[in-house]
Amino acid sequence: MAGTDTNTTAIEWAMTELIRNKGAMNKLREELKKLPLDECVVSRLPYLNAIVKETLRLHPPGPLMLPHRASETCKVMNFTVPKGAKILVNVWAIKRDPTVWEDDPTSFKPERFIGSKVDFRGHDFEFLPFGAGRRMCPGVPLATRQISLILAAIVRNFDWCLPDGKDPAELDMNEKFGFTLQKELPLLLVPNRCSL
Ligand code: HEM
Repeated sequence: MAGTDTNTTAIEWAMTELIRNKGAMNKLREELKKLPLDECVVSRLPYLNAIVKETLRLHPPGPLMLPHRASETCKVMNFTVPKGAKILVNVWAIKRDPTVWEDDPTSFKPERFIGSKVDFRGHDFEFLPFGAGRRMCPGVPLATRQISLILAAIVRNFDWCLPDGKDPAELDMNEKFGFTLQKELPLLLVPNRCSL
């Protein structure tokens, strides 16, 4: 899977959600104001981290993780998984499951991660953007730092808007299913230098 498509997809979805959610964008800009931006600082910013998590929840770049193979026959709930079966875990569906994510699971609400212990380190099975166990993504530290730092830099240094005064509510949110879950129509934004 590795780190180019996955990171850029996450940043594109994060910006898409922020353009549609002005409140979240403003809150993030408040948090970023007057701070020197480096990788140590960004890893300690609660709202930025919540935005990264919420983006990876709603738009996991690896929606089915990577294929695994059952090394032994086993039972999962009422299903028998035979030895040798190829297993795809639909983390996209798990992360939108209303029995797990009770507060409006299809909406972008970074606040759900504020004060929450749910993390992407592979221990919270309702939230597995990087998988879990022995074959979990080894790129987590790099990916999370890169996404946070790039997102913080572009939000802090520019005001972003849609071209031709387009209404953010009309933004196309369709996903293009593939190895990574990209936006079907690439996000096109206009930057204006800002004075934060
Ligand atoms: C947002 C960014 C990323 C996401 C969402 C992501 C997600 C994933 C997922 C879901 C898997 C499969 C885990 C499993 O099936 O159990 C995986 C595997 C992997 N990822 Fe990432 N990844 C990201 C960034 C990166 C980066 C930056 C690197 C390297 C610099 C990387 C390197 C790898 C490698 C080598 C594997 C295969 C591990 C194995 O099979 O043992 N990933 N990633």
